[in-house]
Amino acid sequence: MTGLPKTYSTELDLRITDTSLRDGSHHKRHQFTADEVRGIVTALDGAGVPVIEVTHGDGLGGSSFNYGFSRTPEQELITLAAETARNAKIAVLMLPGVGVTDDIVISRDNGASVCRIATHCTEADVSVQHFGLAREQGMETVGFLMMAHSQPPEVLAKQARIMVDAGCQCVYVVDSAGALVLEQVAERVQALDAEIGGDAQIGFHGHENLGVGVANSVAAARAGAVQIDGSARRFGAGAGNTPVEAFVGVCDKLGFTTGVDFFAIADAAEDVVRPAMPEECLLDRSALMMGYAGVYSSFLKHAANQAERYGVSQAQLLVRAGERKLVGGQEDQLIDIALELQREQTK
Ligand SMILES: CC[C@H](O)CC(=O)C(=O)O
Ligand SMILES: [Mn+2]
Repeated sequence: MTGLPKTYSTELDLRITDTSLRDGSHHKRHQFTADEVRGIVTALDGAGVPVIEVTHGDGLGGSSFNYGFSRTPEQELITLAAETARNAKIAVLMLPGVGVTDDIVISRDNGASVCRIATHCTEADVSVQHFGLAREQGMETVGFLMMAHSQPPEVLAKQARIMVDAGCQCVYVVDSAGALVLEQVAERVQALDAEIGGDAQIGFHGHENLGVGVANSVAAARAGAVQIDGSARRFGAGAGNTPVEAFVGVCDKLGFTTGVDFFAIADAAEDVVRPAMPEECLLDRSALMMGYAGVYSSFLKHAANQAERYGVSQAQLLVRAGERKLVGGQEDQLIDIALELQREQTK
């Protein structure tokens, strides 16, 4: 730790999961190399990050025409990450239907010990067999309720209960669109706490599309979340994730213990993670539209492709995706919207 004075004291200890090597895969269009993964895992692990997620951006099995092919097979990267990390656990993410149950077993065999199962936040029932299997395999389990802005706290709480009853040990409020703001995060975490607290932990995964990832993560922690995601240098979909190095600095000042060294994570973000990024994750007009209209952050690059292909505005395309309330898996509807915008332009 840094020895910096703590201005606020709390009982809470937070466990940080760095998602650069999974959520960042969207921004990198899934082109990670083995050397990049080795370097990033070494740096994050050396800084004391306790959990590092490594998977295709769309989860196990995501490498496809639909989502984009990985440059390096994800199981090679998972194996390499597990061999490289001295202390950190390696986590994998899977979306039932994108990946299959065998992918969980293979990941475990390759050294992953945390299995994170993600569903749209009204569809937790599709994760039941996956939690059961992951627990049978001796893995720690985490559930992701994605697009959590789109449902009220009580709906999320019921969905969290389904995951916990299936064997999930920590349910995350996942702000996939970066659309939640402060109290909206706290209300959701509190609702989960009322439903599953005592049986499971609660986590928060933020995106920076409205620039409040760190503040939202603090709100989540204050409301009772004990697992928090972030990505070094914000390396993630949309405007990126909660910047883990800034969050660690804020935690030091607020007195939340994370076990991550602020100076080492600042160096890792700047010297190791940034060089692996194609460009900074920008809080630009398109990212803002995603946060404002509530669009899945991983749609950003797909929207960029379709906007370019059909000569329409990426920002408008994203706003309409929000109006249609698209969920993950409906990326092809971006083509439909692009054609709609094109027709309107030529009238
Ligand atoms: C495609 C999976 C998605 O990126 C998971 C996630 O990180 C989120 O919903 O924010
Ligand atoms: Mn995300």
